Amino acid sequence: MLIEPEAVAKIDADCIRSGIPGYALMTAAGHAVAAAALRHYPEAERFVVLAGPGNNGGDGYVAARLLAESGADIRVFRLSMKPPMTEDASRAHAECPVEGLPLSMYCPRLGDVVIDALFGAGLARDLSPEVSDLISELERNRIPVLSVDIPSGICGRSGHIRGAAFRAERTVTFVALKPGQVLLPGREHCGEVEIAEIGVPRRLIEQYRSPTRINSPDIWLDYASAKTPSGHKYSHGSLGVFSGGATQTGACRLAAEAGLRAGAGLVTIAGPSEALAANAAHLTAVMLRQVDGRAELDEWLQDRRLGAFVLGPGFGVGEKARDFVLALRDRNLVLDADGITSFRDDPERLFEAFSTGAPHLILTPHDGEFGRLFPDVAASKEISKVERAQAAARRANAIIILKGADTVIAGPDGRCAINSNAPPWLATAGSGDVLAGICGSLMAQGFAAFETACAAVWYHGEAGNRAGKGLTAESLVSHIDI
Ligand SMILES: NC(=O)C1=CN([C@@H]2O[C@H](COP(=O)(O)OP(=O)(O)OC[C@H]3O[C@@H](n4cnc5c(N)ncnc54)[C@H](OP(=O)(O)O)[C@@H]3O)[C@@H](O)[C@H]2O)[C@@H](O)CC1
Ligand SMILES: Nc1ncnc2c1ncn2[C@@H]1O[C@H](COP(=O)(O)OP(=O)(O)O)[C@@H](O)[C@H]1O
Ligand SMILES: [K+]
Repeated sequence: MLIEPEAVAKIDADCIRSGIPGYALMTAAGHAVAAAALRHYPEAERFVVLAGPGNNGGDGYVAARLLAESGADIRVFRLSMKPPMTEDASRAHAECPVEGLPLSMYCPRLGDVVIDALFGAGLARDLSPEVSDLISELERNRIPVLSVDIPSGICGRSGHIRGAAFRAERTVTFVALKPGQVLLPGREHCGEVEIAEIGVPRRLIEQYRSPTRINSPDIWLDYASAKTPSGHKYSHGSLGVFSGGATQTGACRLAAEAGLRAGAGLVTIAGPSEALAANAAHLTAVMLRQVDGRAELDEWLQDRRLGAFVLGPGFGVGEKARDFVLALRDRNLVLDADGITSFRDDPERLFEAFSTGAPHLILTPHDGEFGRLFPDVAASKEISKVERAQAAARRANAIIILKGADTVIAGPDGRCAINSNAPPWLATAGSGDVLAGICGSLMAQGFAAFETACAAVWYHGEAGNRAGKGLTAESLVSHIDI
């Protein structure tokens, strides 16, 4: 579960209304930080708390007090020597027996462990040059950092860096993860994340859960047992994959093999006559059909058992792609690669074609392809990857799989999931074709479009993990297990 940074203050206010004082939460937060510091850094020569002006600093003062009471060598450096900005942080400061010195007086030395309590997830503007310089110095000296709630400098909503950001070895966060801890680059700055229970009632957390979720199987739970023992190959879904010309057939085969492996009962590659020989030489279970132009396509589409189509991998960019896509407007379609690029000059034509009915188009762009269909959304630097995918999904009435190391899946109804199980070695030629094939397969098996996209991205990541380092797109296919 995720919560948005704005929800934190609301949760605090609701806690106070139900008789749980804010200072009790702060004390529990400080306890969790001090305990993590002692548990993970028994070799620390001194702990150095960097305290900011708000409640994040307040947590830092509580942790400093507890570490002092445990006998550790502890220093406190303050961003501002003015009184803290909140009542709870003022109290934590007053109860801290360690005198706080100005941040400018801190000279990092070997053996230090820094506790970063400067800012929380709601950071609203860039860090000052003083803090940026200190971050660089800590990195130069390889001083380990334990961040309180989130590494200061990371925006909890977007995961963007505000000027500079601490690179923590560990982060102790409270209540639940924030999107900026799962999205990049925020995720990489958090290090190991521990979620500390600080006494906020579960019902309150549920009430403020974000519509954005971490991608996981509970999203497609209802579809988990789609196959019945009495089913036959057609009831297990029939998928159509379009092939490009004679010299570009590999990509469609990767998608088709992945579709079969992901459970479709039958998969057919439809391609031009010039590509039949190349495809036939490499296929066994996947079937082949000649589809040169629109007339043959229309004839093939008479087969209503074809539950979904994949168009794009190796297809070629141009009018033929646009024409085929428009012919598929009332069918379940995964549009990838060249299929997406074909609409770069007139994306509205695509959106218009799929504008009615339940979403049945899945678009699988990487950042470059995304910019071709949604140039204005891509150019908007302030909004998060989640917000970019959501805006695109609404405009296209499609499910957007915005790919990358932190793939985001969004639907036109605002539902959204951030994927986090993909290993870096998934970034290899043809891996996207495999993902498109899994998507098509699940849609053909009857999954709804949003659930299809979430499941496909997750199973793709799992296959990548099973295949291990050295994976190729072919070995990835053989590790799909749904
Ligand atoms: N339920 C929970 O999860 C609990 C959470 N808790 C803790 O509370 C933390 C959130 O506390 P918070 O809201 O006070 O935010 P925090 O970042 O400490 O201070 C923000 C203030 O700093 C200022 N400021 C902002 N940006 C700035 C900049 N670049 N440079 C300079 N100043 C800047 C800005 O003031 P401004 O100057 O804009 O008026 C703003 O008012 C959370 O991270 C967690 O640790 C626990 O205590 C218990 C329960
Ligand atoms: N650093 C990374 N870590 C994990 N997964 C990644 C990373 N970079 C890319 N991916 C994933 O690898 C796949 C690459 O797809 P794509 O960009 O279409 O490549 P191709 O066209 O070569 O198949 C996508 O599923 C993407 O999410
Ligand atoms: K922090």
